[in-house]
Parts: sequence; structure tokens; C-alpha cells
Amino acid sequence: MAGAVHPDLLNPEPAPGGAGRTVLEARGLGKRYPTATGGLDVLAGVDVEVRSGELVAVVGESGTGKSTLLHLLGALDRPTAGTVRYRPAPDAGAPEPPWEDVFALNDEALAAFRNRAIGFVFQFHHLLPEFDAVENVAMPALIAGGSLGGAAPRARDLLRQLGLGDRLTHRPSQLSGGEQQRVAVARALMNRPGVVLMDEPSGNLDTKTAGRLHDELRRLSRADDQAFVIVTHNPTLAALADRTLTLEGGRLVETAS
Ligand SMILES: Nc1ncnc2c1ncn2[C@@H]1O[C@H](COP(=O)(O)OP(=O)(O)OP(=O)(O)O)[C@@H](O)[C@H]1O
Repeated sequence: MAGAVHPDLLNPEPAPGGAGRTVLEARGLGKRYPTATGGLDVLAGVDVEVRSGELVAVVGESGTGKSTLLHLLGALDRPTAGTVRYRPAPDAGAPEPPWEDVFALNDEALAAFRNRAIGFVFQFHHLLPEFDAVENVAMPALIAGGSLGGAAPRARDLLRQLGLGDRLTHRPSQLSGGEQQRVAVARALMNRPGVVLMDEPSGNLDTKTAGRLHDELRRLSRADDQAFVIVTHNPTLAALADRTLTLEGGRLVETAS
């Protein structure tokens, strides 16, 4: 897919803020699923740091626990061992905010944390069928207490950045699969989360559409200080990452990108 790669990608500039400020950190993360035979240890002591402005690929064989890890990093599920800490970006001129111990939060606070701090993109985008593209993208801001009038300009801007300026009022059923996935990416970015987690974002797209989405993801992760963590089996997408982490035997090991 070399032809689909944006020229900037061949000589990427570092993110404006500079990758390096740790925003998310997992230590000793473990996950045991209960089973009839006593329990399945999927993660057994995962340590990982995610820095602002970087794109991290998580790869590994099927069933090694990549989705499980993403769900824990995004606080969609609680671990059986270990911690996840998050640190939002400081306001201009302000000191570093304190670390938040994610799993010390109760379920209600955890839901608010997810909406504020984490963006999610899944293989099946889960757009709301009765709402148009702008409304779907604005949804995280509405959940956070904002109004559609206040959120719509940013939602429209994100959709335009993703090449959907002429699809703003289309409902999901009126969009192609690739367009729906770009709406899901815009929605994930709506609240300016520190971390965007993606599980096989191009998994159900054809090669050309996937290539275009990969270029857009690479550009977006460079354009802002957000960190992208992407679980993928797609070697083209993994090749665009700043770092590739391989999950094997319940642990993460860094492999050359
Ligand atoms: N709720 C659950 N209860 C019991 N076992 C589970 C549960 N969820 C996942 N597993 C098991 O945990 C293991 C890891 O699953 P996970 O979906 O995280 O793997 P994965 O690396 O993302 O796989 P793939 O690449 O095939 O999507 C699998 O063997 C799966 O069967």
C-alpha cells in the first residue's frame, strides 16, 4: 500500500508537544477470567507506559489477550491485579496535574473518567442509527453535559478533517463502511481525550479504504498531543506505529517497529 501513504509519513515530524510525557501507565496488570476449571490467566503482569503524541501498535496471536488489555487500559473492565494511572494534559502555564489511580474510582466515576479521558474506536463502530454524523460525533460532549449547539462546530470540524464535510447530515445507514469508521474516529476525538484506544479499526475494510484510514490515523496522532494505542493484525498499520508491543505469554514485549 505504499501508494496510499501520505508523503509526510515517509519523513514524519515529531508531534508538536513532543512524545515523551507519560499520560497512561499500567503496572503489573493481571486479568484472570473465571472458568469451570478454575480460571484462565490471560494477562500476567503487564507493564506499559503510553506517551502523548505517539502511536503504539499492540500485536500478538489470536487469543493472547489484546482486546482484554485494551479494555483494561480504557477502564471498560477491572483487572484482577495491578494498576492503571492516567495523567491529563496540564493547562497552559499550569503545573502537572496529579496522577489519577483509575481503578480506585467507583463505577459511576469510572464512566465519567472514560468519557473524559479515553476515546474508543472498535472494529464495529457502534454508531447510533437514529442520529446523523454530526450528532454521533457530538455524543461524548453531550454525555459530558454539553449542548448540541456547543458541540456541533467541533464535530463538523473533525468530520471535515476526516474528509466527510459533505456527509455531515447522513445517518449511519447512508454512509459506507469506511465513512462510518471515520465518523467513529471523529467521535473518539470529540472530547480531546489524552488516549485513544482502537481495536482493529480497519478490520472490516477493504485494503484501499483501510490504507486511507491508516494515513488519517497517522496524521491525527501527529497533529495533536493525543496518544493512540491500536490493537491490530494489520502489518501496514503496525508499520506506521512509533512503537510495536507484542503480547505473548500474558506479558508485553517491545519489538522493533
Ligand atoms: N469474558 C471472558 N470469560 C472467559 N474467557 C474470556 C473472556 N473474554 C476473553 N476470554 C478469553 O481470553 C483470551 C483472550 O481474549 P482476547 O479477546 O483478549 O484476545 P485477543 O488477543 O484480542 O484475540 P483476537 O486477536 O482473536 O481478537 C481468549 O482465550 C478468550 O477466549
